[in-house]
Amino acid sequence: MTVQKIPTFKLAYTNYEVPAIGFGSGSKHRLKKWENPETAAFRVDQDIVKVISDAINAGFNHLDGAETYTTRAELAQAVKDSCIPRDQLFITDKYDQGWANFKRASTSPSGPRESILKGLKIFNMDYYDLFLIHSPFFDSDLVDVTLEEAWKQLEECYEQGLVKNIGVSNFDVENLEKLMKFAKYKPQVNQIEYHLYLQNQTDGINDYCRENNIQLEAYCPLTPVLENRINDENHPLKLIIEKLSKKYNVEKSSISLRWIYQSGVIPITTSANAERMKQAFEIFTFELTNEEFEDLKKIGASYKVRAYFSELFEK
Ligand SMILES: NC(=O)C1=CN([C@@H]2O[C@H](COP(=O)(O)OP(=O)(O)OC[C@H]3O[C@@H](n4cnc5c(N)ncnc54)[C@H](OP(=O)(O)O)[C@@H]3O)[C@@H](O)[C@H]2O)C=CC1
Ligand SMILES: O=C1Nc2ccccc2C1=O
Repeated sequence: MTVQKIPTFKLAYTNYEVPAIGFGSGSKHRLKKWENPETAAFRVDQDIVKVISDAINAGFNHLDGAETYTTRAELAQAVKDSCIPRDQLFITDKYDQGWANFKRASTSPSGPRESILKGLKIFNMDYYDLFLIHSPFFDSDLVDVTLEEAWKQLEECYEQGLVKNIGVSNFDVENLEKLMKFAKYKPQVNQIEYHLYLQNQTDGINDYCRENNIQLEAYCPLTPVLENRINDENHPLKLIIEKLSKKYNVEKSSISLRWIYQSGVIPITTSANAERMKQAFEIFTFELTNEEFEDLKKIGASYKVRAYFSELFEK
């Protein structure tokens, strides 16, 4: 399988091209760093550097990071080791505004400007391709800025060229509407949990983002094929995913990723396994028919799995 060029999605206001699949340095890699919280912020984990280097060697040119993952140094090291020119990589980072769900204070309490300047220094680079506010949940016990102040700082960094695109993550319609009232620049991206078993992270979010030209990115894209996320071996998509993976001679994971890509959303996936990293690119070698796409959508909608922010979104 050879993918000559990774397809891209174009962002509406800046016309910037985003590679249509991204590699995440959070989730399992964050957990690995957080096994030892005292040292997480300054210890460089060479196993994680190797994982990210493997991902870059496999062909990933879109890398997803976040201040809260404490894996910036590992990402930076892998990017440096790759010797790939800066303009051939798409690097995303996110503002850590503290975590309301587990009461963890912000690591850049004065706002995204502090976070961006610290991050760019670690990466030894001049700009991020995309910088996101990690979630809409701002808590004055954990951070010194409000969402409005944080967005304004992000807009200033955008005007200064420190970030080429700005966006949000885990925003529902209500929070986006709130943001739109004071935003000088609209968010370009909303990164949310999205897959066949969670087709709307929150009510109406996909339609709202499409209508407002906000590109969606999908985290947890492999949920429908991960036994550790679905506690039911007879879940409704199991058979159709198996059938389609045989038909197209691809991994079951590729059916899950392809459906997301075909729905116009950018999957952000991850792995610590170099073979699986390469396999992810097979999503650009086949196309689901309209009927297959719609069947997956319909069957997927009959079942719900949410891995993140349940306590905040399922009130
Ligand atoms: N904005 C936000 O709030 C959030 C953002 N994210 C971002 O999204 C990224 C991806 O999230 P995540 O949920 O981990 O993504 P995925 O849904 O891609 O799940 C990754 C898991 O799937 C396994 N896996 C990978 N390929 C395969 C395969 N072919 N078959 C079976 N299992 C496979 C991996 O294990 P193995 O290593 O064994 O391959 C890994 O444990 C994060 O790293 C982070 O960057 C994540 C959560 C929240
Ligand atoms: O990868 C992630 N793991 C997380 C855990 C809690 C909140 C956000 C995230 C991520 O973005």
